[in-house]
Amino acid sequence: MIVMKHPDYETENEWLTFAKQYMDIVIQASESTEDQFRQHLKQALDGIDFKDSSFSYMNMLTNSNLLKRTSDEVKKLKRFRNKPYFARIDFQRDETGEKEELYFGKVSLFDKETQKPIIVDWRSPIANLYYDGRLGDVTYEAEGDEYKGHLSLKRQFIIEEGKLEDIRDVDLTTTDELLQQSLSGSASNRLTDIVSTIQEEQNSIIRADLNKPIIVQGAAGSGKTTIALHRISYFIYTYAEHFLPQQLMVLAPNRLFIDYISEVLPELGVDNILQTTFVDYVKKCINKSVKLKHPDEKLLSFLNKEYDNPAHMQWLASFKGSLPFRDMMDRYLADILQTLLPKDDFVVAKFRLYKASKIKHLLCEEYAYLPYYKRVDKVKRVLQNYVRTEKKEMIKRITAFYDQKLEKALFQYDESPKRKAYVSKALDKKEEALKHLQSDVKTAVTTYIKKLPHYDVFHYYKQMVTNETLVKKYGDGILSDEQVSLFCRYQQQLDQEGMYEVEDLAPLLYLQGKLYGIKEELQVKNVVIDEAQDYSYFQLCALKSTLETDMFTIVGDLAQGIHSYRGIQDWSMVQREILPRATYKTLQKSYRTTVEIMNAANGILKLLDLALPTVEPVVRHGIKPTFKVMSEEAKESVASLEHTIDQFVKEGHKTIAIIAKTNRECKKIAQWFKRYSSKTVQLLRENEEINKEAIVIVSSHLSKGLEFDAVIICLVDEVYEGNEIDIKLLYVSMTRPLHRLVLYGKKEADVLLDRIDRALYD
Ligand SMILES: Nc1ncnc2c1ncn2[C@@H]1O[C@H](COP(=O)(O)OP(=O)(O)OP(=O)(O)O)[C@@H](O)[C@H]1O
Repeated sequence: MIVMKHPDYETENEWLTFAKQYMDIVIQASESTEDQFRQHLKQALDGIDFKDSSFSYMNMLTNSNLLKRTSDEVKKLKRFRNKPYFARIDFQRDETGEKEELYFGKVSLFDKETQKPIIVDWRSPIANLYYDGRLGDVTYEAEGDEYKGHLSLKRQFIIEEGKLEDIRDVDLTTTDELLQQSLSGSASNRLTDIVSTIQEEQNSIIRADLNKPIIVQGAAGSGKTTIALHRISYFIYTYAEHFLPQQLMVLAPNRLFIDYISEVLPELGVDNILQTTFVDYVKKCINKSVKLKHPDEKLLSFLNKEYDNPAHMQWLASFKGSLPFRDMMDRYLADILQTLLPKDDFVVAKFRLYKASKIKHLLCEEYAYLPYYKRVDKVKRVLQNYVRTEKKEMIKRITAFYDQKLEKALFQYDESPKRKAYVSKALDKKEEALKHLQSDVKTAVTTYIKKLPHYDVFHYYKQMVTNETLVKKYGDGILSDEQVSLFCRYQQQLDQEGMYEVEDLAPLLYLQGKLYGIKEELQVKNVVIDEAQDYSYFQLCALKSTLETDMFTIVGDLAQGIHSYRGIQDWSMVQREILPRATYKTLQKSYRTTVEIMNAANGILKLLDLALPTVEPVVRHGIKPTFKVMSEEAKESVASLEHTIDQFVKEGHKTIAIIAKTNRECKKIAQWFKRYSSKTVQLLRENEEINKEAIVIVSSHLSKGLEFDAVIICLVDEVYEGNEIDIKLLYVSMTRPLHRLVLYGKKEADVLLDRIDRALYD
């Protein structure tokens, strides 16, 4: 093996053995009783000795901490036992002059006796030296202090199945070979972690100020999804003592995507994080079933030209996602609050216990930090407590009143039947009043609160959006008369169908948050949003308002904004209007695709006049994208596609996808394969897992976020036109492959190749 030729092979191999054995001992210790542990330890220690290590039997025995590892830590040690670390640096601190050899991995491990690190976690502050530091004089920061020193070695390891397979020293001249090797590999059907090859620009995002929101505009394949997940891992590590993973949520575009990223977080030592979609999250918050049109229905209807008046549809979608619509909701909410203010004083058995004006003060001022109906609950509790404490006093006062009357009667009347009758009547009245008080005490609060209106979120939403008078009132200065009428007619139509669309979810969530609040377990404190370019301003705003936090990690690519009719056009607006504390960062390098594929994709993207920088591919060359003519005959087409696929397989590519423009064409291609081919294909739907063995057939909008070794963009009857959505969908499809791209159409113009430099494809 070539690795053995490395001058430090022996030492490195010994260190690896030592680290693995130390891990074994710690694992064993945690799993056994103390007695078993002593015995196992004796056996395990026979023959282990590293660099005259102070790893002595007695010391190990006395170190009871070893027995107290938490099960989570042990799980991690087991998981990474065969790949304990991936890099080493040699660092001499200016402060002490001491030279430290530090090994970085996904767990941390300390020599219990000397307290020296055996493995340092990649998320620790000093690991910055590995990711950012050049050889020579360097500094790093930890807990606000700066440490200086000299970095004399940066070394990468490839360790497979516990064996040292390669050692690479990174010096000033060599490029990052490990990165090159990792990029030239094959795409699995799941996203993987990249801890050993995180690049400087990516590291700066992972470790950017954790107390501030962050917005990342990153090119296709620049590692946005990957980086967002690594940032979560870094966050959990840094705030382990103050923050539970359950307080963090990842919002992904669909369930297919959640499945695609599912392995990264556990691999990065993070479990128990809520991973969901915006739609599912809002449904949980509202806690009632919502009949929702498919979130992609509008996009597909635009694509299929199903709308009589697409401009109207576009306006409706963008308006419903806009901040002016949020402003209308705010005006409406102010009026709803007025309806919740009681008109009458709170009275129990004729005792006026609380003035209406005082209750109004509670609802509008004192509890203003709470959702409306939580304020009402609070008032209810205040009144109940008040009634309880005032009950004795009220009894006292009623009793005193009647006793006084009785006393008077005793003096006023002599012992006549008249007096008897009067006394008996007064006694009855007293009893009645006390009875009445007892029953009133029980029901007064509920009766009083019940007089306030109590509707669910759907009622409130519908009440406004389907009523022209109200829309006109709240939309004053925002909407023209024509827009009011268009909007109301549209919402009335939806109401008649008993349906909502995805654009309704932001206002519904907003109302839910303002009116009722959400369950505690859904009240996460930190949110990571992937593919955020497809969100609307109102969606982000509703999340922020309902969760009462601005701690968002937002990653997206405006060039892939296929839902831009409702989505974000501009990150600066998000920063200005929604997340003013946010750090803004960009990622321009693409790590996924070859230079040749990226150049062609860039050519397509240039057709749109977006104010985005051109994507720079990390230098990795491959075959140029190729155009092939699609036959008129289904059988012939399948034969040609099969031929291309066979070629891909011959070249060593494992994951292959056919990306069609729409679901309709996907179905058609899948049927063709069923009829004319023996190859296994999978028509990928949103809720399915990707079958590794099959050729995946997926529509362009669903392919967003995914990646494959080789991709065939295939048009049967459809074409990509020069409009914004089509260009973006084609761009998304073209940026999915790692190594190979072939485009099929009746003619080059069908895939817009006639509009780019001829030298960019074959
Ligand atoms: N530093 C790195 N080292 C190795 N691989 C990397 C690195 N950065 C990114 N990659 C790889 O590049 C590919 C693209 O990453 P990812 O899917 O996170 O990008 P993205 O920006 O979310 O892409 P898109 O917007 O196109 O969905 C993945 O295979 C990822 O593993």
